[in-house]
Amino acid sequence: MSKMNNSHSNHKVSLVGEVTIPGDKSISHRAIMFGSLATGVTKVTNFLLGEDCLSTIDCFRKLGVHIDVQKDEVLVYGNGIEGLKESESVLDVGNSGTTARLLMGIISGLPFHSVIIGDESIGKRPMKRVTKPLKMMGSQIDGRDDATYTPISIRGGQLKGISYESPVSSAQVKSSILLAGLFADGTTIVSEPEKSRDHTERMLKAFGCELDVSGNTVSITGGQQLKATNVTVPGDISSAAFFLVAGSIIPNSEILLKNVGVNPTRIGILTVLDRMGADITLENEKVVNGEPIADLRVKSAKLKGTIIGGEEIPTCIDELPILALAASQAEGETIIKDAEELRVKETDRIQTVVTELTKLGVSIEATKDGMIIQGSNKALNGANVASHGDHRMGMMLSVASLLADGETFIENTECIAVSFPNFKEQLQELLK
Ligand SMILES: O=C(O)C1=C[C@@H](OP(=O)(O)O)[C@@H](O)[C@H](O)C1
Ligand SMILES: C=C(OP(=O)(O)O)C(=O)O
Repeated sequence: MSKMNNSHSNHKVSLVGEVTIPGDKSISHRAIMFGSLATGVTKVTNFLLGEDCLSTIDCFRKLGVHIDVQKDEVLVYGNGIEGLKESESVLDVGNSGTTARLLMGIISGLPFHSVIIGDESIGKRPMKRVTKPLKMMGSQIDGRDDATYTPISIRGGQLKGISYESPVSSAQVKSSILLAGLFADGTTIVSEPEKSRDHTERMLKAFGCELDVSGNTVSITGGQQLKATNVTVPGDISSAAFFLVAGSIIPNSEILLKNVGVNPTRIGILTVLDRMGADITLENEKVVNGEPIADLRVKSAKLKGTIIGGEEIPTCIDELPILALAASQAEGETIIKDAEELRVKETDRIQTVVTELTKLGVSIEATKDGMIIQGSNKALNGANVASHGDHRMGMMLSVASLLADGETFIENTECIAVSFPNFKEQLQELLK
């Protein structure tokens, strides 16, 4: 039980200071994966030393790649695709859906047998969204419920390119198929209903690959070699989101977030908060390794409700839990729709967000594909709440506890280490 004890009975806390946001989880995963496929030494700076990305390192070490984790950088000694060898043990992705799905694409192209397992949460998350197209390409895959759930076994080998229309807007699905396409004969084309994050497309180009991107469709031709490069990982905007919302809804606050990635496919949190009336400014904008970066300055502001849906959803899919908290403090109603993907994240985030915010006194109801939140200026009431082992729930509830009268106890905040190991310390340091 982790105690975020808000002893200020009328919660007169404010948040003031500067936060160093840890490296982007999506980009950190890809730097290890692509460096493992490349020829030469890839140097990764500002790598996210969170549990999910450490799972990726562990899996590729088991596949024979030498990876050296130093204090300020990670070195990946790639020997090209031929450098990957059959693992003597199962590949454990821990809590990481990104590791699981992108790894399946890569090992589908490798001429040996692999078994992928994960934690209890991963064991409930749908993998058929990648195993189905990968089998269409020629990968021999089996697993629970017809390769829907882990443990999943894959014997990779001769793949042929396919043209695939994904039924979901998912960068994990898109990336898995494109990565298998690297090994396939011919060209592989992937399209999706709405554009999802494009870190794979950007980074494969940085590793010397050619891709064709046209709207929501990406194509790649097999047989290309990756060349090692240096990757500087920007701060993770999905982690910054907790401070963007906290700085907006907690009175008399001002927080500066340094070197945060502001990739256009990831900035839904900024466009939504701006629409709600937040006071957020971008400073020192630049582009590093093909990824836009900026300092973000957030100040307290009175928010108003909004509607979040359609093509905006993939650009803020991981930020919807903390946006639900923001909505609880806004004036008027907020509707989140077209977000059924929330039901297959680390938890069913529609159910867990509604359950836990209701305990804190928020007027919120679940819908099939989202939620409806009635904003209020009434303080939240302290309660015993739970993260359900979901890192983004743990961080959202930690911010919520600062707004609640009385004490709030959060069951299991250890899971926050999946993406933001020093989150609690960073939040506590801002408390004034
Ligand atoms: O590609 C990635 O790195 C990710 C994509 C998203 O999942 P989907 O693309 O499956 O929605 C996101 O939820 C996840 O945190 C990371
Ligand atoms: C869903 C997430 O990650 P993953 O799918 O990699 O587990 C997340 O970080 O919120």
